[in-house]
Amino acid sequence: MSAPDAPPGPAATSAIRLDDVRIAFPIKGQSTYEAVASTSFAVAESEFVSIVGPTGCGKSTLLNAVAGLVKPAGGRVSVLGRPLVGLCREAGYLFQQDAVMPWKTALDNVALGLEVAGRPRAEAEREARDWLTRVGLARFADRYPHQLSGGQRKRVGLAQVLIRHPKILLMDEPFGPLDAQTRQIMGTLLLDLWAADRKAVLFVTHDLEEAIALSDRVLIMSAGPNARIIGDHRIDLARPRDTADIRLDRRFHELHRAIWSELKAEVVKTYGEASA
Ligand SMILES: Nc1ncnc2c1ncn2[C@@H]1O[C@H](COP(=O)(O)OP(=O)(O)OP(=O)(O)O)[C@@H](O)[C@H]1O
Repeated sequence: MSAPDAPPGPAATSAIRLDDVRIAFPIKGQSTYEAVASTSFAVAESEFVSIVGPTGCGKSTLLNAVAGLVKPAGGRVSVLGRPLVGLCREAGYLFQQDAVMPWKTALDNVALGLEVAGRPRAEAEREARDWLTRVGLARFADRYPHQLSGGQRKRVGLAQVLIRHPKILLMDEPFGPLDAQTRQIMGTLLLDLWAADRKAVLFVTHDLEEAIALSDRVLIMSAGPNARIIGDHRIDLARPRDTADIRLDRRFHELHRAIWSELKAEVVKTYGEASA
């Protein structure tokens, strides 16, 4: 494990970089809630980094700071070597909730991003069909979201994000609502698509196995308040990976044991506080 202190390398080589970022929320009738203490880390270009931590520790808050949705109380967020100002326009987001529009077909949902950006309808439709094929939904182009399964809607969501070729991907429990088997299938699909051009990914999950199966590095967050990164583990499993098969690998188990031994103490703290 490497020490989780200052981010490595100059800002220009990092896709995402946080320097001493602190995040606090005003609470009505109280002093502020210090959610995240001074935190520094970097995600290199082409790197897939996950953040794991106990529930409520601040994983989404950190991701939202990179997205520009939460303004840090201190420190600096940089994206592709430039300090972040306002919303992060270079990012594609995938959240737990579906972002599909219920009144549009799968094809129209995927084409929408290009149409809004001013691309002619015929061109947007052609690319959308191509992306639906890549996510395994070629035959479902004319279905509305309520006619799709949860996993299929997630595939539409992935196509919606990737068709715009964002420079970085920010994902917050994107496969959260799916059953375990579908999550693994979606994880493998994500890795296959990611391998084509390896964008930097910051992926938030409470599922340590998912984090190890997908990532190049797994960061561990401590329990809040004043949460911080307390572990930074390199995942030296070979790629390409099948996110189901990789779980049978001996090295996967070694990594799981090492990371869980650090994470467990934080999870126990959180449950201890909740039941106190
Ligand atoms: N807008 C807000 N105002 C006040 N407190 C907030 C706000 N957003 C988040 N928090 C608090 O900050 C802490 C971190 O929340 P966050 O959603 O980032 O946790 P998380 O690690 O993503 O949790 P989970 O795994 O359960 O989704 C929590 O204690 C939460 O109550």
